[in-house]
Amino acid sequence: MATPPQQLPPVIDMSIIGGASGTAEKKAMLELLGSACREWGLFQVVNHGISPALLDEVKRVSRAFFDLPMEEKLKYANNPVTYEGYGNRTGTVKGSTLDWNDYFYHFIRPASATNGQKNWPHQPEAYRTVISEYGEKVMGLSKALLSIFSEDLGLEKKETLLESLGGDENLGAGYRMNFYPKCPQPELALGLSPHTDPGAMTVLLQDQVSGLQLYKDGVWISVPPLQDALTVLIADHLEILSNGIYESVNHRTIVNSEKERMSIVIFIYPEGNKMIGPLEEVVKKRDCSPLYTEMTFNEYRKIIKTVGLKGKAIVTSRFIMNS
Ligand SMILES: O=C(O)CCC(=O)C(=O)O
Ligand SMILES: [Fe+2]
Repeated sequence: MATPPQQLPPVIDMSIIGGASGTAEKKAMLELLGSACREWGLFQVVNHGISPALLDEVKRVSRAFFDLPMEEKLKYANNPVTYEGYGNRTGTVKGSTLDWNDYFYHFIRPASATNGQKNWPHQPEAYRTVISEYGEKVMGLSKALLSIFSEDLGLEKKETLLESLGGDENLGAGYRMNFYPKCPQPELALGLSPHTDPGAMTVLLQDQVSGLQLYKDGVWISVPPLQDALTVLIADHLEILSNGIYESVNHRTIVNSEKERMSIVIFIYPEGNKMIGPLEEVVKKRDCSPLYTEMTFNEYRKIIKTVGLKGKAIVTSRFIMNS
């Protein structure tokens, strides 16, 4: 018996969503986006308004960092308190599987966290201008998505989600570039172990080598790289704010022996000290009880540190779920 073709996560065309209101085409696209958040926790976005030339530059300046000699890269060794800097998960022993991943992480927002971009790579020269410009564009896209999500969740004001995350001024963002070298025995390793992302959502730029997988209905499904598309992942704090109507996506990456792979990730975070829990409006409207405990994002990050990368373990843990 032939196996049925594997279903793929939805592709959202932002130019249709930004087009004339009231058209059947726009309505269908908004419905597809809502169902992507509920059923997949992940979708790809095309015609998002960020030029292919800028995406190429982002990949180029990010890749250039990993090509620096090791002694240069080690000058940026990861700070265990802020998590900023260059790090390496390759060889991190945790049970039987190794993570095969080099990364660089730094904040891009808010200004108070970036400290004048002190912890950003100094090379290549164009890094700061390119990543600042890209960061702003991704924030624009993310804010547009947050207002669409607010409407999809039936909230009265389309600003509600953004405000609940701390508002435009205080919304945070982290930039992570992942580099996965070729792996001689890929069956013994993963790029990144299964996990959900912290924050509201993640905007991911993949290169043309596949490796990202999401977990759905008991199977791992590959998210194919699409030229010039961005991949959006629903993260834990949208699951919490929506009281589980949206689900953060459990995902991992795999590696291969033929090609190295790179991905560029922007995590959209709530303001660190703001209490985040299920939105009262959602709970009331659906006449249900809040499923998640209220806590600040800073507290949440401490839990991540103790639990590590373990699928949906954090958002469904005794720390977070009301029982
Ligand atoms: O490399 C990828 O495609 C995903 C990376 C990821 O999940 C992460 O950095 O949190
Ligand atoms: Fe992730």
